[in-house]
Amino acid sequence: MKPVKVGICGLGTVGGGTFNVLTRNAQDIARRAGREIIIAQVATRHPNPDVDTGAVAITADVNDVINNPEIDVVVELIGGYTIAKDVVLGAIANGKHVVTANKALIAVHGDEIFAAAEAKGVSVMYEAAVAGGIPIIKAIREGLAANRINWLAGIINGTGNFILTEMRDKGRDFADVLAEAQALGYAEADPTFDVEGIDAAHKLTILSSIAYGIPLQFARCYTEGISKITTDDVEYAEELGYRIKHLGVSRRTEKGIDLRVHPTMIPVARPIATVDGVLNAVMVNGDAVGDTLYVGAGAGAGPTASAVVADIIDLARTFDAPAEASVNHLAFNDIEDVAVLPMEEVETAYYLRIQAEDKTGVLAAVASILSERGINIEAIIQKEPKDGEALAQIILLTHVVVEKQMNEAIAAIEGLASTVGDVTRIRVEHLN
Ligand SMILES: NC(=O)c1ccc[n+]([C@@H]2O[C@H](COP(=O)([O-])OP(=O)(O)OC[C@H]3O[C@@H](n4cnc5c(N)ncnc54)[C@H](O)[C@@H]3O)[C@@H](O)[C@H]2O)c1
Ligand SMILES: N[C@@H](CCO)C(=O)O
Ligand code: NA
Repeated sequence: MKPVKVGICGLGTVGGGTFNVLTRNAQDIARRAGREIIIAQVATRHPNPDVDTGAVAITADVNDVINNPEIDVVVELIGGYTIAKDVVLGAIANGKHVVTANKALIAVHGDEIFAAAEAKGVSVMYEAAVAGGIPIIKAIREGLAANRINWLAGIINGTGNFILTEMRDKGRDFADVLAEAQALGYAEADPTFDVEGIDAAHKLTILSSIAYGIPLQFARCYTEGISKITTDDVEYAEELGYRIKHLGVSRRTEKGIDLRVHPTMIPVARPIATVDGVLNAVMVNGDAVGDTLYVGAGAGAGPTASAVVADIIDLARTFDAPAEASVNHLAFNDIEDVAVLPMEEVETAYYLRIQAEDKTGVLAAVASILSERGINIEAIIQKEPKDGEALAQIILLTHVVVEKQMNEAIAAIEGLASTVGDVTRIRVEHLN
């Protein structure tokens, strides 16, 4: 059978990994795809010392790849919204299939890209864009296709999980661990995308579209980062039987779809709570299947390449199929425009940490603010001031409440004369 010819744009962490996996496993890949997959050309701005490109043609100009008549599949591994978007749309316009790892591009410009692909009868594949090496897109769109998905929740940023794990286990400094994640090739070009939850929000946007058949709505995803988590909160969470993870949560409710990324306390007894380091994990609950959990490396050259190459193989397998057989990009034929819930209407439980003067009466005042708003307390710990500190800490766990009510309660607590500074709030999810 005629080989499939691939052009790779970007030869960094993921591009280099993709080149190496395609080369190293060429024989098995050909057996699986039913035909050879050949790298015809690579476009890159920088050479990659981990890759021996041998006789493969290298160019600095992506247009050489997009316009190369020999190339069937363009693999976009540059990143960002500018050149990457031109590469993807240019390849589609030239009738080429596209494989990308670029979640930012899909989450923000997916509608335009998929419409262009459908008009041309080509496919755009993006398994590597969400949770790296975990085949989560395939799992939801194919393996769970029978289900009405009720909710999903995931640790979907490897850099952030690596930082939280190293801080908790080794007491390491935030900036120091972030620098290591960058050196290991895990972080985004702009690492604030990782630590502020933007990258996770891109991925959650994509997962939610596939799970519920709703439009890509990145702009409506609530996003909160991990940079304000303190070692005190990590310690108190553990004392209460919880672990703090940076979680993307999406839930189908009667009022709309809940779509949010924030630090989250999860009971340590939940398997997802023990997923550490650069590993990612996604829990998906379907009405027929119940809970399912997917775990694997969420970033890095090999794991991400594993997903990129799987997409190329999928394309190669159906290469002679008619154009109408191109993938249904968001997994549903009818996209239903279900509203995304504003954060104020989301219902969740909370951990609160309140700093207070070490006087009697504070606890009673806090408790009455909560009870006046119908907020039930599940657990409470009072910590006397540590050596050299003047303030005591009150740590509370609440039952589930509407966020708006909690906002009001927090404002009232902060307004008490005996409390000091901002109240720390971490949302709590029991994932059941
Ligand atoms: N690193 C990971 O673990 C990981 C995992 C999943 C998805 N991703 C996504 O994969 C994409 C690539 O990430 P990366 O970590 O490999 O980035 P990287 O910075 O390591 O590599 C980018 C590559 O693009 C090349 N490049 C930049 N501008 C170019 C241009 N104008 N023309 C040709 N080449 C150009 C660079 O020379 C480099 O080889 C991004 O969308 C990222 O979000 C990365
Ligand atoms: N920067 C991303 C890469 C994988 O998408 C992460 O750390 O998860
Ligand atoms: Na994946």
